[in-house]
Amino acid sequence: VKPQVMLLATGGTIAGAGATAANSASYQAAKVPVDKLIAGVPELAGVAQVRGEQVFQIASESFTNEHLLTLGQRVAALAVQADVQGIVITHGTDTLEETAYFLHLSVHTDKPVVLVGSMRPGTALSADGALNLLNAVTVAADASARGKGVLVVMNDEIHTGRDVTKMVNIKTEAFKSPWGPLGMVVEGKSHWFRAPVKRHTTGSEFDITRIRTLPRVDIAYGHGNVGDTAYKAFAAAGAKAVIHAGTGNGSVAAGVVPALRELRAQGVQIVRSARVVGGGFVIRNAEQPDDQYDWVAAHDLNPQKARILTMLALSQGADSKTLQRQFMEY
Ligand SMILES: NC(=O)CC[C@H](N)C(=O)O
Repeated sequence: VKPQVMLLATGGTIAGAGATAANSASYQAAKVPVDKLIAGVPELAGVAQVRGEQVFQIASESFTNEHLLTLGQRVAALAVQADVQGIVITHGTDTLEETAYFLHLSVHTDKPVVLVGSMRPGTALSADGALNLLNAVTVAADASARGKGVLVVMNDEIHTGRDVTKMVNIKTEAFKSPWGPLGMVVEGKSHWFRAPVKRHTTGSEFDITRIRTLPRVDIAYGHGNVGDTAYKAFAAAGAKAVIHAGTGNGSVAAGVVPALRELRAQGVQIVRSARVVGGGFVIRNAEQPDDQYDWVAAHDLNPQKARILTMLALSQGADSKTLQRQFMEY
């Protein structure tokens, strides 16, 4: 008998539809229901017994913290079921990396959890969703994927949900990991080359089944001629932390430093990340005296992933020391 894989559908381009086959970029996301997605790829039956569930039908730029919590709790509930060997989540690609990292940090399971999307709607010429879906189910049904955390399968590559980021839009080779993919999936077989070393899933101190709400954490973007307006406004709106999407090494403009010190004194956590797309790397006390200012360095996590980790950390009352430790461990 084939392994049983649950397919949780949330929308995105993989469920998108355009007016003509030439519409590879102009189309509506989140149109096709999960049963049709499954029926559209009969080859799935050769890999697994796939059951579908429509969790949401949205474009992923509209994902909220509520969506993360709802999806996470559903994944955790399914993961303890004996009749589920793996879980696939179809998702819009825009914030797929955020959801993947959130689940990677907070769902305590060894079972494969695989996120997948597409860059072209199923109605387009050379649509990529069908093969991406088959590949994702292949990995989710594969015992060799167990214990590797939450995975993202796109464009024949298997990535860890921690590292992967959407680096390119329009192209089908949209997702890259700064430290490289974990493996490839080709013609129904997974090929592994590395495994994640950071804490995740069963080794994580975060547990989705215990989290009821997530605190507000915002991201402010560094650039030439930047001011401190956004940082202050986020804090005034209730942000418990502000992620600084800093230039270069997470550097902070001289004119912004006083506001960030003031916000920290008021209790807002300040996390220095980097806006560089090829893989930022922020080192504590390089560029800015983090020890003196009590700021946190995001290490290699991009701003949007830094937001996810910070929300989970603050949901269980982390102080700045704990938060910094978590940035090094996860
Ligand atoms: N390629 C995509 O999935 C992008 C579609 C849409 N913006 C989303 O993220 O859901």
